[in-house]
Amino acid sequence: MSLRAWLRAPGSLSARLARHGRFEVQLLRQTTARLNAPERRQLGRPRQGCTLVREVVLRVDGQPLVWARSSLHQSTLAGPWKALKGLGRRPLAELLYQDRRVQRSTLQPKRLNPHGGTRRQMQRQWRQATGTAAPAGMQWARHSVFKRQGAQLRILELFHPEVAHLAPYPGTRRPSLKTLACAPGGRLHRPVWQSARSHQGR
Ligand SMILES: C=C(O[C@@H]1C=C(C(=O)O)C=C[C@H]1O)C(=O)O
Repeated sequence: MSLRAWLRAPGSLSARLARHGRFEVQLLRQTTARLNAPERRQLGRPRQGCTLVREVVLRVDGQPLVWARSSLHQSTLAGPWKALKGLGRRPLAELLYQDRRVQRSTLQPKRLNPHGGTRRQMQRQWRQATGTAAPAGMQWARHSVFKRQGAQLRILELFHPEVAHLAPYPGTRRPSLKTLACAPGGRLHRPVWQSARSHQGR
C-alpha cells in the first residue's frame, strides 16, 4: 500500500497495521500540555492549561512506523472521553470504533513543515523511543477529529516512509481490536462527520 493510500485509508489505523504483524502501542506520554495552533483551532480554542495530549509510537513486529498525537479538552476526561484516562498502552482505537456515538471528520492529509514544532517534537521523541533518528522523509501526516457527545478529540498520525513497504497481508482474516497486543513502554475545512464505526475494517 503506497504512503498516499495509507494517508487516505479509512477505518482504524491500528487494525489496519495489525493485519501486517504484531501490533503494539508504545505510550510516550499522556499529560497536560500546551496545544499547537491547529489543535487549538480545531478544538474550539480551549484555555491554556486545560488540555491534554497523548503521544504514542505505533509498531508492527517491533518496527516503529507511526508517531501519533491525540489532543482534547481536559474537562472531557470527566465525561465523554473518560475511558481515555485508564487506556494506558491499549490502542485508542478501542474507544473509537466500537461505539456508535463516535463520529469522525474527514481525514486531512498534510505535509508537515520539516522545521515546525510538531515535527521537532516527533523527532525528539522518536530518537528517545526508538534509539534512531526519524528519517528526513518522515513528513507526511493526516489528521481527523472524533466527536463523542459533542466532545472533540483530535488525532494526528505521522507516517514513517517504511510503512509503504510493509509485507502484504498474510491472509484475509481481520484481527479484532481486542486481539491487538500492547507493548511496554492545516486546518480542517468544513468537516464532514461520519460514524467512525461504519468505517471499521474497510
Ligand atoms: C485512532 C486510532 O488509534 C491509533 C492509536 C493511537 C493511540 O493509542 O494513542 C493513536 C492514534 C492511532 O493511530 C486508530 O486505530 O485509528
